Amino acid sequence: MECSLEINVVVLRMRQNRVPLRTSTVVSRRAMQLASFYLRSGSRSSSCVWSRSSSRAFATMAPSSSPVHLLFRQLFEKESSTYTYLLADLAHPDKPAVLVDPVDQTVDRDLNLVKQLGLKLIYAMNTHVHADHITGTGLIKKQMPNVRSLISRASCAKADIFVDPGEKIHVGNLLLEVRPTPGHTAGCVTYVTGEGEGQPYPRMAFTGDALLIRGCGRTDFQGGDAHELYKSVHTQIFSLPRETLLYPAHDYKGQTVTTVGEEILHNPRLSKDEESFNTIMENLGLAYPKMFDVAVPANMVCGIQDSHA
Ligand SMILES: N[C@@H](CCC(=O)N[C@@H](CSS)C(=O)NCC(=O)O)C(=O)O
Repeated sequence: MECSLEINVVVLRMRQNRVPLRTSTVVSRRAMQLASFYLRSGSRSSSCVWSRSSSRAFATMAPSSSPVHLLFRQLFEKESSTYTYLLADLAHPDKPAVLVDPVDQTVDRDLNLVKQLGLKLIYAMNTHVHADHITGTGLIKKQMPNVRSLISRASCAKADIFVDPGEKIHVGNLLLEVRPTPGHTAGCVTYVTGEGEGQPYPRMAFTGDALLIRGCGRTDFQGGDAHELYKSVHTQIFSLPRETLLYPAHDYKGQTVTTVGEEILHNPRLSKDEESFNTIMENLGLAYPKMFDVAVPANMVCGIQDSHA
């Protein structure tokens, strides 16, 4: 049985920066965990209702303090060589899930998977306004009206939820931190899984087109800026632990994943100094994406050009 008095004592001692004396029993370790959770989460966690006097509080705290049981799928759309990512927390009773960078062509496949796995899709989210394909967000919302679209405020696109740098998106107990990574487009963000106890290890970063495996997003349209991209990747992505897994929105060579450590050493563009990087970016000579004129206006309204974005 968990003892609320003991947890309160531990909270108090932690607040005073004093390590609890008794940590040898199971009850005490649990008290330590719950106390740490309480102190970490403060009043920000909507699913945590802390009551000092009632042991019922533990029933409401338990789901929030349990470690994430991550379900992760990397899904591919071959016309635009786009990766869509499905993430869910299976430890949470609702099995909440998100799709990152869904593509209109593969919405049926992705939603079937969500249904088969018994997940509750809560967000259809984008790393940026894509220029080479139409996002699946609008179609997903048509089929599942409770799903909410999410994109960065800086993208200036339409969506239900706008996120800002430093915000944390909660998917059950899985956290996705929003890191600003402009440069490919002005509103690009990278979503990074949470740090520390209960969160997946190694951390995972969904880099959109800011960082591609041994490459990076082009910087010649949509507010693109090579100086900014260099700064974004170096400060927001290369500053993550070296073992962090990096998952881009595209790959054109059949690669699936990389790490911060690998890219710092081997990225042929971003491992160079900034001046060399700018020269490389000015001379990429890439053709405009075939879908550009259709995709950008559609994606500014999250994939459907009406009021249901
Ligand atoms: N050929 C494709 C577009 C290829 C392309 O331009 N990819 C973009 C990301 S999608 S806007 C990019 O940044 N590429 C960087 C690179 O080095 O390849 C099409 O016509 O759709």
